Amino acid sequence: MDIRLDSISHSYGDTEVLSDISLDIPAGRIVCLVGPSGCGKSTLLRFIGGLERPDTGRVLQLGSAPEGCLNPLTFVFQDFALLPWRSVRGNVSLVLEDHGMGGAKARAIIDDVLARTRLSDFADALPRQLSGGMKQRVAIARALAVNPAVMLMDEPLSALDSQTRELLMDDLVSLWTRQPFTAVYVTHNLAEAVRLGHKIVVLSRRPGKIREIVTIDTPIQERSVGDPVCQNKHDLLWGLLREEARAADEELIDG
Ligand SMILES: Nc1ncnc2c1ncn2[C@@H]1O[C@H](COP(=O)(O)OP(=O)(O)OP(=O)(O)O)[C@@H](O)[C@H]1O
Repeated sequence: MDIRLDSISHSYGDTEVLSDISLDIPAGRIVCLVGPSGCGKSTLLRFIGGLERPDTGRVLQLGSAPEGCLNPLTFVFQDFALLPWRSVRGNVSLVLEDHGMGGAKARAIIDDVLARTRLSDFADALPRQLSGGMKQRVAIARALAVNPAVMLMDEPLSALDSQTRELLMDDLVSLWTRQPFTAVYVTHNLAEAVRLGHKIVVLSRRPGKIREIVTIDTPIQERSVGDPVCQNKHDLLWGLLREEARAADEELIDG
């Protein structure tokens, strides 16, 4: 299933947040949204996920969701949102129980997503026993369990330290390489965008407009830190963002 954003604009009261956003999110691709604080990235994600509706414009779902999809648009948040009293398996199982699924079918799905996120050995652990990186892997496993058409990832790595972030990026790359998924991935971190994004959408400061769409053709499994193509794209993105970020920062200071 592809997603198409068609001329989305939105204001909260007098504050214009997004202006005329049109964008295609093709199936099997990771589309990153970058832009200065407050430019409307999370708001756009909520519109895509159907949690809110924009004042004008539409979010179109083109084509059908994958077979076995229980929840076409599934969020992954930065704070993991795990139930502390449920084990890793129990947290993943929850989203299947919500759809009335149990027994052998649920067990097979849970075993599959725990294997894909390298959590099989930790199935019975409780969240408090896990590191931040592992907690986020559980959240990703839980999202994968519903076989979503699109994962909506809102700064999924930003609560993690930099080494853990690197490891999780490696995990996301191998997860995608083995079985491509579709994601809209909001981040402040250009290194993440360049490592994971097939398409990187640069938004201007508020009201967020699309300033540029940068595509990276190098397969994500072949990208590495210091790779000249990635470095050039990183520099290009920073060049586009620097002035926007400075202006957004000064706007906040001026109040
Ligand atoms: N429910 C709401 N009611 C009123 N204003 C809102 C609401 N949600 C967001 N805003 C405002 O809309 C603007 C965009 O917010 P949003 O969280 O989408 O930006 P963002 O780009 O994700 O920011 P950040 O990068 O800091 O997370 C901000 O000025 C925010 O204060």
